Amino acid sequence: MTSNIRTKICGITTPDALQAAATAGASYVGFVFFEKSPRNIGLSDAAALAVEAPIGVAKVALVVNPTDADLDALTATVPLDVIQLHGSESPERVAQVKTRTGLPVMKAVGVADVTDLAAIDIYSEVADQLLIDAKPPKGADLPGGNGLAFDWQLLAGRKYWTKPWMLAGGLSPDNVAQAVMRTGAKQVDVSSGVESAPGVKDNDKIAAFVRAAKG
Ligand SMILES: O=C(O)c1ccccc1NCC(=O)[C@H](O)[C@H](O)COP(=O)(O)O
Repeated sequence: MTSNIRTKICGITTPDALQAAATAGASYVGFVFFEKSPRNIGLSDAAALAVEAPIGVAKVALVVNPTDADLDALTATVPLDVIQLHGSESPERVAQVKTRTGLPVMKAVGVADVTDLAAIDIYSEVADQLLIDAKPPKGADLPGGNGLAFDWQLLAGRKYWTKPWMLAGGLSPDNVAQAVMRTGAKQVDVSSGVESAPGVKDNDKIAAFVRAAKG
């Protein structure tokens, strides 16, 4: 029997990986718009992929501290379902992005220790969803997608969530079932854990991840 855990495969750059994610049963696919990322994708390539995504697979645009002009270009070009903010956007900026794009916003909250958990309550007031991810190491090039996990015990005792949330950070086919059990997550996100090299998605790992998350 499978559970209804929803999965997001982030950093999709090819039709092949998009197909693999959809066939495996992923609920979301993520496109990364961040130049330094090995998963960066241009607007027109993302638009071409997004129109191929089956109904029922939500298309998420991951952006980092976007300007209004960035958002306007993005939403004018790519058919999207969700904006994921993965930078240092303030709660006020999250609200502005929602209004400007007319799309639901998922705000990433980086967690390294207990002091980071206060941000969950703050962003729950304005975001439609939260992505609880590992905080990047100091000086890292990427604010996410680093294959690092945080201490899941930090979430284990949390009973009340006022918004839907997704667990991310260092997940893989080997540890996702354990992560779901320990945190109670109903949604999980992965990027480097389903790659054969930075930015190169592996179809077998995508299938194994979705299977393990639901299993
Ligand atoms: O994945 C990237 O390259 C990236 C670049 C800039 C900001 C965020 C990025 N990824 C964020 C994600 O949504 C990842 O899926 C999440 O951080 C988990 O990544 P991983 O630990 O590699 O599974």
